[in-house]
Amino acid sequence: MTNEQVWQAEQERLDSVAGKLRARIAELEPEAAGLREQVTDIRKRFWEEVTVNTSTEEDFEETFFTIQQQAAVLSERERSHRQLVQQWQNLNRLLPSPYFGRIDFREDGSDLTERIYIGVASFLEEDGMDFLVYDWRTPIASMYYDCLPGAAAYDTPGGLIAGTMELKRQFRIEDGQIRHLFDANVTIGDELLQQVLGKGADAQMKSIVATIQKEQNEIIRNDKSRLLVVQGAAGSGKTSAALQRAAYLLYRHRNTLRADQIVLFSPNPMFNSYVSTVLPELGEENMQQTTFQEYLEYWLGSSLTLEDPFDQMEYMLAEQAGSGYEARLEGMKYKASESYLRALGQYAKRLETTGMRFNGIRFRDRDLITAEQMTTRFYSCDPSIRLANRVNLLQEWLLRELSLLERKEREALWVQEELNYLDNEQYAEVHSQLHKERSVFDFGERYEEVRAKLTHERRGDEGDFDYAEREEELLRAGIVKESFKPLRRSVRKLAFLDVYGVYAQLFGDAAAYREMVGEPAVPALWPDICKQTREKLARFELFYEDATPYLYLKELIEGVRTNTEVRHVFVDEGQDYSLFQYAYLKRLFPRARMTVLGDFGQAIFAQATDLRESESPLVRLYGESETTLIRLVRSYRSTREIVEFTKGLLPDGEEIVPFERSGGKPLLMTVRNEEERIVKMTAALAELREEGFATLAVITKTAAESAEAYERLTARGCENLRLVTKETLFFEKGVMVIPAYLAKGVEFDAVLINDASPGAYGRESERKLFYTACTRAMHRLQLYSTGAWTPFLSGVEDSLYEAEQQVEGYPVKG
Ligand SMILES: Nc1ncnc2c1ncn2[C@@H]1O[C@H](COP(=O)(O)OP(=O)(O)OP(=O)(O)O)[C@@H](O)[C@H]1O
Repeated sequence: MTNEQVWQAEQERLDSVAGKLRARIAELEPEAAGLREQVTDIRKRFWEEVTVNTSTEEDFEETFFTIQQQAAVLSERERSHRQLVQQWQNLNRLLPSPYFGRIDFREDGSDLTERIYIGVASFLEEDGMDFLVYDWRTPIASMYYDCLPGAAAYDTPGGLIAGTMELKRQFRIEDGQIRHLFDANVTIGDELLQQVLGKGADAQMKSIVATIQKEQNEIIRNDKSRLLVVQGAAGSGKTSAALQRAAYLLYRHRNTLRADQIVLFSPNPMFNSYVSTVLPELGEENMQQTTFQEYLEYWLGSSLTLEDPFDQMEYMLAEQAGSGYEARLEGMKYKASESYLRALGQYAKRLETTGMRFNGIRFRDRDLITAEQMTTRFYSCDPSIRLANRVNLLQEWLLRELSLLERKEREALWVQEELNYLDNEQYAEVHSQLHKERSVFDFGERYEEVRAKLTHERRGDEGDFDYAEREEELLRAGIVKESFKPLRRSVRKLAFLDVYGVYAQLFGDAAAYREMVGEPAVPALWPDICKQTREKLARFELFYEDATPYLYLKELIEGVRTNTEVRHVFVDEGQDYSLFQYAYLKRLFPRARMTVLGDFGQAIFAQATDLRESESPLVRLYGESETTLIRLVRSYRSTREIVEFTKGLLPDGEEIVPFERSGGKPLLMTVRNEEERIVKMTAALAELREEGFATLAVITKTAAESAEAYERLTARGCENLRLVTKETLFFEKGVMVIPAYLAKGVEFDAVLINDASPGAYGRESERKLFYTACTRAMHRLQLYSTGAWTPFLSGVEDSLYEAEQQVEGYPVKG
């Protein structure tokens, strides 16, 4: 067949499928509407159908069963309606572009070649037997991503099916018309991928379903390991693969897995909004999305003020000259380490024999139960009882003690005084209580009378209901009960545990610390670390690096919190989490599989965890046999020129492979002063817009630098600027002025690095931040400096960039 004939035949098939789709949509519409009406109708008539009669036990039973029956009918109709609506939505999603791929596959031993068209949902012939379109997540469709024409095979629940792939075709279909058609033979999807990647950045991440690469497919379909770690270069599609994976899991386990049983931990709230449309686009409900900080705030935020990772980062970037900087850095590293994790475990063990601290219970300026009493009680327990169980026992004891004390308290003088100040409402309450008691009393009296008559037994002394005495008793009890309520509540909330003190006492003398945690050594600069931590705690504040260890220890004492509902946890930008955070997540979600995606080349936080090797602490946490490690080295986001440039910024960047897509070389712009920087940038932004780029970013190192650049650019008349801060919730098109650490995970058509001087990016610890900033660019990258350049550029060959020198005498490279 000539190319033209092929094209024509495919368009004919497409037209026929589109016709069937339209017919099915038309067919389903009234059905779906009909069911909806039925559901509304049943809801409305729900109580009409049920005669509520509870006079006898049988009537009651009958009523109960009718209600149950009606509810079952309703829920069945609702389920059918939901399914129908979903089917209808899937068909509508398919209509403009029913499929993006086709493979012709002949199974070994058969002479029939099956044509398999692949799209975002399945669509069957009327007979329900033949697939007109296969969902991309079906086992057979995996060959589209994994194999080239020739020998091919795919996995099914029943085993491997092998055969020959005779054709592999890709389509780009828009509004029911084939726009492009390629027969692939070498690399999967190169042409189509070229086209997709050449497009502009969006305010929302896109699904990559039509062009998933083989190594990404492995991530998406991995269903074996408890821990899946993906170490991938910037722009290698980690986030994309993660989202596709969620969609795959929801399809593969559709009868057992719900979207709310998958949780994604994102680097910041803006990223949440950036990725939130991918799953709905694929016809799935969104998973739960959160940030670790949100979680910490939830559990600790009411009693302590928490530093967030961005403030910690700002401190690291801006306070370098300040006293105590080195100690803080040492502290950050130590508090994220395996040693500290082990130390806290040991410490909790030791608390079983000594060292626990309690908050005494005070009432009206008196000690009701002292901390010493609690300590004595706590350590008089059987030594084999675990810490958290002991806490439970102590709590029960305290509640019992409070009951006793409460009873005694009724005779106290202050209660007598309060009696005189009661308001009408309190009296009314007591009276209604008394009436109730009175009727019980009267009923008892009557019962006794009847019993005496029937049994001819003499009844005992008649009772006497003393109203006044009972009234005072009740009033006193009520007063004391009310004032003891907060005490009970605080005991229930475990406020008698002085977790704060238990944590704070760690930061004292080095010898004491070693003894408490059973570790032979303390980290360098320990006295300064202690001083800083204690000063912070004294203000009821916690450093970011202390927050997770604190919560971890709190739970070792109070009892571990777990969520057994969640089945999959995804951690994006996984290199930025400490081992503590992983240990915590593992404990919190005991039934979940973990998917961790990260890039050690972008590890900008001090608590970073190396994900690269099998000896990574994260792998140790789960054990090697429970772990799969996948590396992605091909970078899709940026043009070849940008990737070649940025890989020179990392010491081990050689292994990053650019995808063959061309654009201009990165541009280094030397300017004379601030004024000139702003003039040049304003002009560059306008030019880039002229070129058709819609999503642009001026990336700075710190928040303060962003605010300043924003002010200056705005004053210069630059329009549509948006200053991004850690509070920003939505990603939008236009020009963003954004600190590098907030630009993690997102991308822009063009990036302008506001200041690439050694002053901004000079210390080794800033290398990865600089790399992260530069790798946000898809098509264009420009760097600005008033003079010398960051030393990180010394690893980049001169031929990989262009330099525009504005001033005589300024060197291009520093
Ligand atoms: N198979 C693919 N087909 C089409 N586009 C892809 C593919 N893989 C990745 N991309 C595109 O490459 C860009 C980078 O992808 P993504 O953000 O998922 O990478 P990442 O590894 O998470 O990056 P980073 O670590 O820098 O945040 C996105 O625009 C994404 O759509």
